[in-house]
Amino acid sequence: MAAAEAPPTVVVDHVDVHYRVFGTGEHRAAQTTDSGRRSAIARAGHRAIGGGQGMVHAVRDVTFVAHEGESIGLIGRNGSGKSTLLRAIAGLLPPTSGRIWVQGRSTLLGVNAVLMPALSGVRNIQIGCQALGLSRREVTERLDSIIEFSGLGDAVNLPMKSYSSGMAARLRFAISTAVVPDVLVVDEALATGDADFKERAQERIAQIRQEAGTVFMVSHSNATIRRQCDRALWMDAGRIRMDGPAEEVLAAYEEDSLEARRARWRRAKARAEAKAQTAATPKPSSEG
Ligand SMILES: Nc1ncnc2c1ncn2[C@@H]1O[C@H](COP(=O)(O)OP(=O)(O)OP(=O)(O)O)[C@@H](O)[C@H]1O
Repeated sequence: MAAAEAPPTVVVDHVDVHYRVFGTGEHRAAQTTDSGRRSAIARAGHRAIGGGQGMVHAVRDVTFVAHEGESIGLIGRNGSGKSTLLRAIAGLLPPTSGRIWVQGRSTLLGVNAVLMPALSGVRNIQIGCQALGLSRREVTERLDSIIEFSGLGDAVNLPMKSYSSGMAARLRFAISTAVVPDVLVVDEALATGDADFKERAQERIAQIRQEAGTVFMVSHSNATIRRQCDRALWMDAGRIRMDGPAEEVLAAYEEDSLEARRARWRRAKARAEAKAQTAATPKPSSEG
């Protein structure tokens, strides 16, 4: 069955997300540059609303439907709204307007796992899995395989506060994927952990896809998106600029990034040439 014919798992319907930020009056001044152009901060969707407060319009009128078995990569420049959209899909951030409908349970990798630094890895697995809805018996039955998947070995009996960030990431991943979620949301989490764990994590994601879940993934690595995703959404200043097969969207995004680099290079060259010309122009003599 083609993905688009599979049952829908996530419907995002004209969604906007704003953040309210608290700052100083400097924020208003930052809206335009000396040359009168809109500043980077304004382009990123920041708007002063007075009283030292501002609003960031992080996601703008986003609409799409995801289906069972799809693996969707979110790509785009820094601050384009990828993480915000994922957090909204995972139910951690309410949209300011529009609606998000999710079939079943969505899990944001690593965040839904309730981890307590003073407790051992084993206790955290027990508590985390119960928070995900497993019964005590189910946790006991799965404990060995979760520990085995985490690859922590004997360290699983040590308090979590003694773990490195990579070890904690392994534990979070092992807990949050112990129960196959209907919708798994991965935010660059695979960037943590060593090569061996990354490989195991990728296998696990592939397995979740086969078990008919839907995977959303944010990554700045185009190679990761190519390997893991069949569809991509390109976010640009809070909007979806392109939605389609991963390869096509990545090709367009890469071409755009290359063009942006070329434009930057042309501007830098023009500036350098103008500076050189000014330096070469003889100054008018003060004698007379
Ligand atoms: N907690 C927050 N409070 C206020 N503004 C926020 C918050 N989180 C994100 N933003 C703003 O929302 C916009 C979108 O940010 P978001 O993190 O969703 O982008 P992103 O595409 O995931 O960026 P990156 O690639 O750098 O991770 C940015 O302008 C950012 O400054």
